[in-house]
Order: sequence, then structure tokens, then C-alpha cells
Amino acid sequence: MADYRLHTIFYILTSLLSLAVLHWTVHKVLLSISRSKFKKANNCQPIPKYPNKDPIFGYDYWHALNKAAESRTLLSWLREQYRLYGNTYYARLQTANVISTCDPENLKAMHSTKFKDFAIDSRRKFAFLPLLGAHSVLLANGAAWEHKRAMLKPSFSRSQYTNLPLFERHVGHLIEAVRVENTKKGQVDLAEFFLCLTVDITSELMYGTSIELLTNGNKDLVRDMTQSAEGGHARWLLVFLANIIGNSTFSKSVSKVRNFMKRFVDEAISYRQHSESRSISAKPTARNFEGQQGTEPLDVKGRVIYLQQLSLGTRDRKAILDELTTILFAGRDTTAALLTNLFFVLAHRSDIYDKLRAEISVLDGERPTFEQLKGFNYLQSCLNEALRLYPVIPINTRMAVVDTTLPVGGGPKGQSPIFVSAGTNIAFHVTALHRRKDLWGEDAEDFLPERWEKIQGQGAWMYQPFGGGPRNCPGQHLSLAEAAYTVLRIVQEFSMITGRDSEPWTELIALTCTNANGAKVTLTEA
Ligand code: HEM
Repeated sequence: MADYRLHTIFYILTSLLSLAVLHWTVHKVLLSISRSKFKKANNCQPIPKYPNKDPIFGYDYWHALNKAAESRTLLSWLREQYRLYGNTYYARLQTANVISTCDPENLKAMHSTKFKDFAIDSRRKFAFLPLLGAHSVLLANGAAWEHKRAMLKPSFSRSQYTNLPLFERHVGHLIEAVRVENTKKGQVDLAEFFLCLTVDITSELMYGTSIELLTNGNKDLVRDMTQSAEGGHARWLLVFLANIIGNSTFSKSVSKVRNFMKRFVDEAISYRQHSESRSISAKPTARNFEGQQGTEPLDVKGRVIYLQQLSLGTRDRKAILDELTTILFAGRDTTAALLTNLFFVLAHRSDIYDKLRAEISVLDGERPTFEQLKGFNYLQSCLNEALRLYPVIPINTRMAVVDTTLPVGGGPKGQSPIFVSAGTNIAFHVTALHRRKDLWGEDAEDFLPERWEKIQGQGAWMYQPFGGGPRNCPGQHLSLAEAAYTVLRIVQEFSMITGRDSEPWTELIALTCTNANGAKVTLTEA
């Protein structure tokens, strides 16, 4: 009897297993047939491959990538891979299929023409979720992302980035603090001050209240923010290994930063309560977080304050915390990195510094208007060139959400479309794109602001510091105005800059990328 029962169970189990195997095989065969047809219809050609020694786990590619990251040579290592395998190639990395590209046509497709076929990938989510939170616009996809983007829009209006008196207040604090340090120590690392400046400006614009790091000197917050951003990048490199290895410095910093931010969540909640108890100056907006009709709050100067905007869209404290933390990091690390990289160059190029001084001398020491600021072409070219040679976000990623194609990278010349199966990760490398000699000329490696006199429309897809398409950077105008104003005022106040660092520019990749050794200089009073 027992033998009969065992026999029946065995029979049922093997039948189920055979059915599952059959189903899987049929599915695979049908998928392969339909993909072959799809590839043929789209004229897809094979893509060059990185010679993975470990084609299953892709451990060798990951090991090489990590080694380069540890020695702070990841950006040049990536460029070397493009030289070896072409501008678009495939590799296996930690069990994932990855297509790397530095081709403008592929970026255009991902960001714009085929925007819906690509989404934010799980690697980015894993890396930055502890810091930015699940509600972060930087980690969202689909309809949730659309809502968040609509919420952000009014806070990036022209009135925000043309508010030069607001910039002046904070840049004035920066100049004072830099002057004190420069006099006391005979030199100053501008990088630390830029990180405070961008927090002060971003918080005033987005929260309505400045954190005032330049005047209250909350060094702990500066350190915790930096450690959080760097820890996020380490998680991006390690992925699941990060959970095994652990990083207590990262966890502590994240928790301190998010705790600090809770005061602004309280402010948002009390703003909401206040606005519910009396009628505030408000007009309807597109949609809020909960998908309902929202309101667009205006502060006394007629600006839209993001914190207030968020508070009217949701009662969820965690959602407000995630969004406020995200916007502070997005506004801090980026513009600070741009300024640090540019001043690193200026410290070693007195010819460029002198040319900047000559250009702005028409102001005769007075403050510029916004139109004058935008009209200083050489100043604008220096910013463009700093973002070209040292893009603040040099590595970015997406994931294909459906079977799709990218326009180039296939065939012997790399000019035919390539097939991209759903789930494939795409890594795009902006430094490699911005330094391609076939696009930028033989002097692509040189810092040459003059090249921008000839470039129309910022070079479209071959110049990608701010991303492109619907998901491009909403802070672009703000950061360029903020950076231009800061450079102009420093150049007005100091007649000469001398570099105090003989090291070459060295990558420090966290949320963004900046010079690892900062911008150590001595400034001479004008
Ligand atoms: C030099 C300065 C800056 C650079 C180079 C820069 C670059 C970028 C890039 C490349 C993206 C697209 C990311 C992607 O496609 O995955 C982005 C997105 C974003 N940036 Fe910026 N950014 C800068 C300044 C700012 C500032 C000052 C703010 C706000 C105060 C800001 C807020 C954002 C936000 C909220 C997003 C997410 C947009 C979305 O996902 O829809 N950025 N930025």
C-alpha cells in the first residue's frame, strides 16, 4: 500500500516537473522565434562583446571595474574599454546583461525618442534608496514619476534662477568665509565652501528657509551629507555584496542627515495645517501626489516654495522627507562639483582667470543684472567647458522595460541598430562621450572655453551634462545661473588665484563626480 502511494506521488511530481520544463522550453522557443523576427524587422546586427572570462556571473568585468574605481581611475578605464571594443559594447556584470554606450544617437533614443522603453534601473534604486527614500523623484518611474515631476516644475520657474539678490546674500557669506580662511592659513580649499553655499541656496529656494551652513558652520551636517553620498556610490558598485559587507559609517550618516531633515517636514506639515485653517494665496496646479487637484502656494515674494507645494500634495511625512532630502542633494553636490572642477582649472590657468576678469571689468565692481550675467559669453563658455571635460554625472544607467532596439552599435562598423532585450541594463558614460576626438576634435582633452564660440545649441546630444528629454535636469538654469554668479563675484573680489595642489584632477565619484583633492588655492585681494 505504502509503495503504491509513494509511486503515485513520484508519478505526479515527475509529471508536474515535465510539464513545467515543457512549458519553459515552448516559451523559450516561441520567444526566440519572435525575437529573431523582431531583430530582422529592425535590421539589428550583433554587438561587440567584452571578452568575459566568466560569462555567467560576470565576476571578471565587475572585478576590473571595482579595481579601477578603488584606484580612482574608473573614468579612464571605461574610456579604454570603448577604445578596445567600440562605442557600444556588451558585457556580463554580476549576473546582469549590460550594454555600455557613449554614442549620442543611443542617448537620444533612451532619453527622448524611445523614452518609454527605458526606466530607472534597480541598481540605482538599491544604491540610493536608504538615503533618498522610496518616494524620491530620482528613483521613481511611470505615473508616480510624472506626478513628482509635475510637483517640481513650478519651483524651477524663471523667478527662482533670476533671483540675484538671493544669490548675492549667500555668495557674500561665501566670500567672507573664504577671505577669513585665506588670510588665516594662506590658502583655502574652495570645495568645502561650495558644498555649504549650494546647501544654503537650495534650502532657501526650495524650503523657504536657508540652512545657513556658511554662517553657522554645521560641519557635522556637511560631513554626514558627504559620507551618505559616497556610501551610496559604494553600494552602487557592490550591489548585494553591500548588504553582506555592511557600512556603519554610511548607515549612521544617512540616519543623521534624515533626522536633521525632519525639522523641514514639521514645517511642511504646519504649513498645511495653517493653510487649511485659513485661506492662503493659492492657485490650482496640474496634479498632486495623491493624483488630486493640487494648489500652488506662493510665498511673499511671489515664488513657489517646493516644501509648501509638497505639503499641499500629501500628508505622508515619509514622502515629504524623501522628496526634501532628494532636492537638497540634487542641488548641493551638482553645482558644488561644477564650481570645484572649474576652480581647479582656474587655479592652474591664470590666462583664463585674467580673461574672465577682463570680460567682467565692464561692471566696474558693480553687481550684474541677470541679462548681463547671461551675456558674459566667456564666463558661460568656461562653465560649459568645465561640464564637458568634467561632467558632474559622468556615469548614468537605465534598464530596458520591453524588448527594444538602440539605433547604433551593431555590425562591423558599429553603425547598425542593436537588439536590447527587456531587463538589459544600459550604462552610458558622459565623460567618454564628451572626450570623443571624432566628435570634439583632436583637442578634446584640452580645457578650451573658446571652442564654445563655434558650437551651436550646446552640441545637442553630443553634450549631455544635464541629461535630455522628459527626464532632463529641471535645475539646469538654476545651477548655471548660481555657478555663473559665484564665479563672477569671486573673480571680482580677487585679482589673482594660485593653485596650491600639484596633483592632477582625480575623480571622486559619489552622487556626482568632483576633484578628489578639491580646489586648493591662494587668493589675492583685488
Ligand atoms: C551642475 C549642475 C547640475 C547638473 C550637471 C545636473 C545634472 C542632472 C542630470 C544629468 C540629471 C538626469 C539624471 C538622469 O537622467 O538619470 C538630473 C536630474 C535632476 N536634477 Fe540636476 N543637475 C544639476 C543641478 C541641479 C540642481 C541645482 C537641482 C535642484 C535644486 C537639480 C535637480 C534635479 C532633479 C530633481 C532631477 C531629477 C529629475 C527627474 O528624474 O525627473 N539638479 N540632473
